[in-house]
Amino acid sequence: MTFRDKLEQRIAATGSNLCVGLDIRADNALESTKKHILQIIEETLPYAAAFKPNSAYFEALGWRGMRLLSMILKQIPKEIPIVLDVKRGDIGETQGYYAKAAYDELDVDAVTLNPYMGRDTLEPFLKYADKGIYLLGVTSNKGAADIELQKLAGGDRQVFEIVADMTQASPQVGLVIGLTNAAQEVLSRTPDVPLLIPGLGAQGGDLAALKGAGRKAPLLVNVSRGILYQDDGKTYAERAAHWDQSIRAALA
Ligand SMILES: O=c1ccn([C@@H]2O[C@H](COP(=O)(O)O)[C@@H](O)[C@H]2O)c(=O)[nH]1
Repeated sequence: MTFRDKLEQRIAATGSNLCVGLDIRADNALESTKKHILQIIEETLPYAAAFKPNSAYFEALGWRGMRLLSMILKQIPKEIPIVLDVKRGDIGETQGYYAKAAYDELDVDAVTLNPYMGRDTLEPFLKYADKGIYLLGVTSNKGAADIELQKLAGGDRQVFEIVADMTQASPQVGLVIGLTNAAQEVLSRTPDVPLLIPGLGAQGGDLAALKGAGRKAPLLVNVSRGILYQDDGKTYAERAAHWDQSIRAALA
């Protein structure tokens, strides 16, 4: 089954478009960290269309962190897609090894990639035809304005639209569009492209940006700190339910 089929099936089964970000801020107490992440997964999985661990939080713990990542990924039920946020971008030879790490070793369903070095850098990942890719399109940070949203010389096209064109390589290729920068026009220019939308919760993105953005392709809205780290006395399940409901209301 392709990534896109798996994601569409999960969204249809749950009615949820929430992607639960597994960005754990851990010390070296890896046994308690493992229990903590497994609790988050168990509590939030009824609301999760997908899970998205960001590799940085595990790499920061050294080889034990990578082992931890591998162990927790195995505990996620097979019907829930896993997007590994790694934002890789290098020459093809090296990308082949990044692809092997993500798809053969960690067995994730999709990854995020940095498209800045061009189309050939996607090829090693595209060889895994059933797996998914999200290219950085318009990211959620202020610096999106520095390059991604710049106008191309002699026209109205913006730099991220070159990246959007690269998604034509396969239906498994989507875009990262930050909610904080997700203007209606950006969304309406990419109706057939799967989107991964970070920026809700801690980054203050407004779900109103998704209103009326008619989409044919699956959409995921990620929340990490807004579920894992909130001083509100609520459980992970309650926070995930809240974001799930908010996203449904915005997309209705
Ligand atoms: O444009 C982007 C691309 C990726 N991210 C990642 O998403 C999560 C967001 O975490 P929050 O705690 O919900 O802010 C994190 O892993 C980022 O590295 C992004 O925020 N923006």
